[in-house]
Amino acid sequence: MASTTDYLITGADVVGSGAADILVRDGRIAEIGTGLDVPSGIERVDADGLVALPGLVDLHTHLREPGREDAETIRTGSAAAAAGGFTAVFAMANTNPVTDTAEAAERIAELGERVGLVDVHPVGAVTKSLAGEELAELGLMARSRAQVRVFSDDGKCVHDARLMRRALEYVKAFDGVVTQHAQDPLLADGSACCHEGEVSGRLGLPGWPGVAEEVIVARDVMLARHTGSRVHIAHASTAGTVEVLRWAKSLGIDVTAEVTPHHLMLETDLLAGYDPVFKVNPPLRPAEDIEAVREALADGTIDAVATDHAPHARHDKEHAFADAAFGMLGLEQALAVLHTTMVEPGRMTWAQVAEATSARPARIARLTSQGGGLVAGAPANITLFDPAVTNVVDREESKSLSRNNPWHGHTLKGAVAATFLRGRRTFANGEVHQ
Ligand SMILES: NC(=O)N[C@@H](CC(=O)O)C(=O)O
Ligand SMILES: [Zn+2]
Ligand SMILES: [Zn+2]
Repeated sequence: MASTTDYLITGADVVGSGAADILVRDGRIAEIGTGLDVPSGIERVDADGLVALPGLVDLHTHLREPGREDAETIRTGSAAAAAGGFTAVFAMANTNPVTDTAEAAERIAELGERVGLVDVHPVGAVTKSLAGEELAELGLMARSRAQVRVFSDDGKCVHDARLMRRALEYVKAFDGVVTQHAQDPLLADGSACCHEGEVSGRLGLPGWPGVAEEVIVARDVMLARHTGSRVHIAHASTAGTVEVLRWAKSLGIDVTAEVTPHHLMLETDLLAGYDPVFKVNPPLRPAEDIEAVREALADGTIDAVATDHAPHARHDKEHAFADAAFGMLGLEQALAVLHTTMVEPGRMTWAQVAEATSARPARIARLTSQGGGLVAGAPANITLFDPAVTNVVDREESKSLSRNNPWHGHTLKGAVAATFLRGRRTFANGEVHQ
């Protein structure tokens, strides 16, 4: 365990107040202001030129434990999260065994607690074994010590409309939310691996049309309206999805959505070299879609940024493109990507970034322990970001066990300088502090 030192963080641009200093005592923000005194016995953290954000909350992380500890463990995934400025992550249910029981959910929460680098909240499966046939123990998971509120078959779409309707009805009882991996399995089957369009034709890769996502989003917002329940759209990736979300929200339908760092920045064209690192579900999209999701994030139509951090072992990724596993890393570069694509070009303020990465994801998950922002009295979950450095990403520097990092060799502006979880410094100077 890291020590419970008290800190005075000085000279930062503190999101929300614009003030300079944050006094951290006993795990809480004791005071925010300018020119605060350094009480004795307190470590001073010089944050001159850094931005102070509330700890990031990731609604969509794959930690792979149990079952694929060769790709990631709760420990290594938590380390990558801390290095990325996260203080809470939601661990997707597509592990082996699947998180579809109260015991499985409690076990993940416990392992996360034991590591202690980030709060690990299990996502519960919607259907048993993600098989799409019968509902999992949603109520038992909700009432368990893990207090599951987010349910998803992510990796698979809940394709049966009747099951989706029942899941939405069920989670209403405890104010839960169903996160949908929107992929109509007939319009985009398991072999579909490249955005359907000019590039898929040229490369001879099976196409994954945007409409396979959009029809499910359209259906599910109608089911949310019908049931009066909450649906959340995972990894929204197309302009058509944005149109549906905008329309549904204008009607007051309780729908929220997330976008990944990769769908904010990386284009379909990257597939031209057939490098499987760029193989992901949903696929990388063309420039028009990227522009649409950027605009939607900036105007709040897309509520949150979520990483869909999806580590894969080399022997699952290093295949011909068509045979490689879907998914890419995301935790460690998420904030730098947001800075590069949205903040630097003047499309989002840091306050908006804090909404999209902390306050809104916490609200969507009904997480009350985080997401409250940087205010006196709140738990000291703080991320310090240095916007001035320019980084060429090196996948070998990752805290993740896996190396399927799509940003490898890319130049990103800015880097996480330090992360504090309830006043404990979990990451600083490139090192994770257990
Ligand atoms: N995104 C991916 O391409 N893969 C994810 C599953 C998912 O998020 O759909 C994985 O578990 O590897
Ligand atoms: Zn998914
Ligand atoms: Zn996922």
